[in-house]
Amino acid sequence: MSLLALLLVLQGTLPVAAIAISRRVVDGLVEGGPDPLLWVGAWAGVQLLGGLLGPFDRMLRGELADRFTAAVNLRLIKKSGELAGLGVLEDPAYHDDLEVLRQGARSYPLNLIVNLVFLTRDAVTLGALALLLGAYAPWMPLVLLAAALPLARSLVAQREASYRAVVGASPDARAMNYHGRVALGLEHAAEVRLWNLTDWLADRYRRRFGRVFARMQRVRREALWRSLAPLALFYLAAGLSLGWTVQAAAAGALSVGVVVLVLQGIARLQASAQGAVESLGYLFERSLFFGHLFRFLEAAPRVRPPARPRPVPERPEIAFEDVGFVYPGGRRALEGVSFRVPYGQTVALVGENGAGKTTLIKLLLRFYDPSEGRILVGGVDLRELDLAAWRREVGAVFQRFGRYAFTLGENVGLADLARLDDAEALEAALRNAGLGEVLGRLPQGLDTPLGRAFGGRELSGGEWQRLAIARALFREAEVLVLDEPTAALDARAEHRIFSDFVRLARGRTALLVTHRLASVREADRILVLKAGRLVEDGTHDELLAKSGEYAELWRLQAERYKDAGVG
Ligand SMILES: Nc1ncnc2c1ncn2[C@@H]1O[C@H](COP(=O)(O)OP(=O)(O)OP(=O)(O)O)[C@@H](O)[C@H]1O
Repeated sequence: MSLLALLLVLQGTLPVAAIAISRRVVDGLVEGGPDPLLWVGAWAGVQLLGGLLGPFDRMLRGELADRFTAAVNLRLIKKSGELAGLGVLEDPAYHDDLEVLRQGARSYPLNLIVNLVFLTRDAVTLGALALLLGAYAPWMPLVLLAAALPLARSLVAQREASYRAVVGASPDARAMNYHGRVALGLEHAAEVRLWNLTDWLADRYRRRFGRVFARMQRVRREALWRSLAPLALFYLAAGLSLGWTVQAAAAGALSVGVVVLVLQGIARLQASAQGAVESLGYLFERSLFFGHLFRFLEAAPRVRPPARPRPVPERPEIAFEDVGFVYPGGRRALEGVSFRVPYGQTVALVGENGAGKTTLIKLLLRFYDPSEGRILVGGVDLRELDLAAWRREVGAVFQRFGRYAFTLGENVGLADLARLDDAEALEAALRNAGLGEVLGRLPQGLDTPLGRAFGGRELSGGEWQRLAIARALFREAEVLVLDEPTAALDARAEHRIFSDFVRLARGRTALLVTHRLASVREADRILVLKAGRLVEDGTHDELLAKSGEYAELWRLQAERYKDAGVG
């Protein structure tokens, strides 16, 4: 830092020294003082030194900016990790903010440093010039700098308007980028081709771009008009200063060298003042960005950690007491749900699409807090539990499970990072999830990179799903949660995995969400949800005997299997 400061002072004063020397060269020629060539040598030396400082300055600035950018990104990652719930993440405003901040993080910290450097350098030059010019006419630097003030004001106002425009255009900009990703990404490549979506996506991209562009264009044009009058004022002051100097020289009060000095000095002052004002404008814009960033980093999470977290009771019973939930958007997903699951039970959750099964799981993991009622774990309200400790007790496969472009071993070991290198345990989890054969087939075993993102091995849909199951099993947790763990598996694999599960889950609590009722029979107990309410609760045989919702679902599936000649 101190090296950079020294560089800035040198870079700020050297051009002024060159101007002062050029006066000596001219006066030496005109008035016949000491050998003007000596002064020319001094002038060249100063210019060379200034030129040599450039590469140093660029290197130091680059290093500083890299570190700063990484620091901002790491703060954003950390903040995202601190948001224990999903509510904020599912809020579009959060993504608008994040988009602005992430885009900004790539360039703003770097620009902040560049602008600070330029501003400091220009300020040093301006100070030195003011002293130099002030020696001949004290009023001159004052008039010139005062004339630069309206220019500074208009530039700062422009920067503010342009930043507000960027933030305001964020939803459209995000939608624009989304269309770009759909058109170009691997995830949607097959459907984009089959449905012939390229032109349609491009058109929607273009329309959103048009809106974003129009907003920015308005701001840029306004900025252009507003800067004309301040610019004219500044040049008027420069013209007056030079006119006065030429007249004083004509009257013999100043030497020709001083005229050259003032001429160069004004040109330099104008460049430095304009540079300083531009930097100031940008710095103001950056400060808005950082204000935005800090507000974002300080925003309170919706799922708040308890003031005095309570430890997780061992082998806890799970109880829902009159639990209701409305999503932040206003959609009610659960209402008056009550049930108890003693420790060690295997419970299946069934119900039609949208009945609220996944929502119930999200509440159990405290990704959201219930809108009404409470969830008890071993008799303690979930909101009072040490959340990290509770989540450590749960192994889960989500409907939207992750396919990580890491190695096979890492894909499993993520669930318990402390045992990431425990090859034996990783292999056991893979075998339990039915991936023993895949493990044997992959060339580097556990160290085989997976996923296409970095050129790793690709797995089939069912294999990825088993990998998610292996991950959940690897965490030796007291509670296993499986949300549609077998949707991508064939019937035989599904049956085997389910039986294995029930076996592996013995001695711990398991909650299974599935639409395949044939597998559900193996559960100790079945909860049936319908439109957010718990409508039935019992064993397979009890619920069949009831001839209610479950019996109806069962009959429909049995018919389908019969029609298909299965079962
Ligand atoms: N993040 C969300 N924001 C708003 N509403 C949501 C959200 N997630 C789900 N919902 C709504 O809540 C209701 C319950 O959804 P949930 O995912 O719990 O159903 P499900 O029983 O798991 O369905 P499926 O069998 O299709 O997976 C649905 O009507 C759904 O539209």
